[in-house]
Amino acid sequence: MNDILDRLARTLEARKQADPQSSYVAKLYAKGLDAILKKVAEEAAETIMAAKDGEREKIIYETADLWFHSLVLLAQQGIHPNDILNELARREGISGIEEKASRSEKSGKPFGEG
Ligand SMILES: N=c1c2ncn([C@@H]3O[C@H](COP(=O)(O)OP(=O)(O)OP(=O)(O)O)[C@@H](O)[C@H]3O)c2ncn1[C@@H]1O[C@H](COP(=O)(O)O)[C@@H](O)[C@H]1O
Repeated sequence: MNDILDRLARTLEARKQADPQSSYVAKLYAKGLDAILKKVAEEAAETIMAAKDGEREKIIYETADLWFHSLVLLAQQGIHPNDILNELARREGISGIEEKASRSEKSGKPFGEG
């Protein structure tokens, strides 16, 4: 599973030197950050619509588009997918409810009280 993410990350890195005429990814890089962000937002919306429709195959297809464009964003920002996997691994076993409670405890403290 990590192999495909790693191979794709290498391809996305290599596309930084590619010709936008022959590479979709190079074309996105050339258009810049806003164009990449627009694709991420579009694919997120399409994933939401697929889920609302309850169409399994469409959810898989649109989520693949969303993950792909998110990976392009990460590559453009110099972030490897392993950085995200490491963050997920760090969170493993920490309940979201616990984590949120500890966050609001921290932010609820007046300045200077740590
Ligand atoms: N996984 C993907 C991948 N998933 C989706 N897409 C492209 O992402 C685009 C999705 O956009 P839409 O569905 O919105 O279709 P569209 O209307 O044509 O898009 P726009 O022109 O509006 O942006 C399509 O052009 C898809 O072909 C991808 N393009 C490339 N990859 C991977 O990236 C590698 C490098 O690609 P190139 O840079 O093109 O060689 C490929 O070998 C693949 O491994």
